[in-house]
Amino acid sequence: MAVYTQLSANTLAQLIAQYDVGALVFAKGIAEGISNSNWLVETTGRAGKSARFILTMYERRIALDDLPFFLDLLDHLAAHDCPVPRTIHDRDGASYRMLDSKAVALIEFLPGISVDEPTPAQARNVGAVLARMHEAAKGFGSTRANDLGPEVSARVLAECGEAALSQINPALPALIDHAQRIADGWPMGLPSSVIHSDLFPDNVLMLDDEVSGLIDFYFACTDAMAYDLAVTHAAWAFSADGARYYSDVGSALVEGYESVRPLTAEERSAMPLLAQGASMRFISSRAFDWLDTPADAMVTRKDPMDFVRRLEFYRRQGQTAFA
Ligand SMILES: Nc1ncnc2c1ncn2[C@@H]1O[C@H](COP(=O)(O)OP(=O)(O)O)[C@@H](O)[C@H]1O
Ligand SMILES: N[C@@H](CCOP(=O)(O)O)C(=O)O
Repeated sequence: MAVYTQLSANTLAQLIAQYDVGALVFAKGIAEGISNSNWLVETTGRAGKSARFILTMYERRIALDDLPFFLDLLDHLAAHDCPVPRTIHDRDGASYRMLDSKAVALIEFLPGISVDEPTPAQARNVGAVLARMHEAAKGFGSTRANDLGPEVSARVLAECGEAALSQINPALPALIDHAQRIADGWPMGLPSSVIHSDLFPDNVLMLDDEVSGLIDFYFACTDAMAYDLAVTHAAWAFSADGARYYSDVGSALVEGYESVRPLTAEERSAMPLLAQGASMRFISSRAFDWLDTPADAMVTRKDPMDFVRRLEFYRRQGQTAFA
């Protein structure tokens, strides 16, 4: 579920009235998502034609200071022909507003659905759009440090502690040292831009094989572009539990990326380690969330072992995973 806050019809209507988008027709809570409350909003629109939007209330995890970075990034990328939703600014020009003590933003609604089992054709297009996004983001004026880099993964796992990790799965404590080794060998100085860093299939909207929207930029940061490709590879080219690698999907993703932005030799040789770091990033956040979420909570906990299997795959396969 992902509507943590109930808003009355009156409150919603008053909020929508702060934007030049017509009057509220309906607002429906969206079940998908974990971090924020989201509503699909329909209004009477401006030229007698109804219009749809996503209203997001930022509930947790997102620092208010980071919101201008995320919301301005959407506008920058949309203005550079990337399929991302624009931020709707209110009548005073603000990209977000405060409702009680929480920030809310109105975002353009994009059509499309998220695929559960991506095909190679879909992966190729996602790769190409990711590379276009990286190129377009080079001109974005702001930067944001990656606060979930390899050192942080290692620290988060260490802070979870061996005893707690072994309660999730006995294989996890051994990863504390492995995470630190990845961090120690992390390649520095790779070409960077603003990256999405969480481009899972549920953050991509598709119409048939075409990408109609990249959404959920709330982990976006300035970091190595090849790392973003590694995250996307780990997210797209495996069965959900990480037990099966789909080489046709993985190859198509990288081919699509390189059709727009070829990797440098240095980036290519770094891919196996970047993919291990990407796997570790989701192992550590999932392990932390697992221990932080009561077993009877309404949010479904994500299993860190899904990414332990990916990590083992990348360690075993090395460069051949990206051949
Ligand atoms: N701009 C958009 N256009 C269409 N649907 C969207 C848009 N933004 C979000 N959604 C829908 O809302 C759901 C949750 O959004 P998301 O940003 O992923 O939430 P969370 O950050 O809580 O994970 C998505 O799975 C998608 O169905
Ligand atoms: N993609 C991450 C979870 C991030 O949550 P999101 O709902 O904000 O996309 C994972 O699979 O662990």
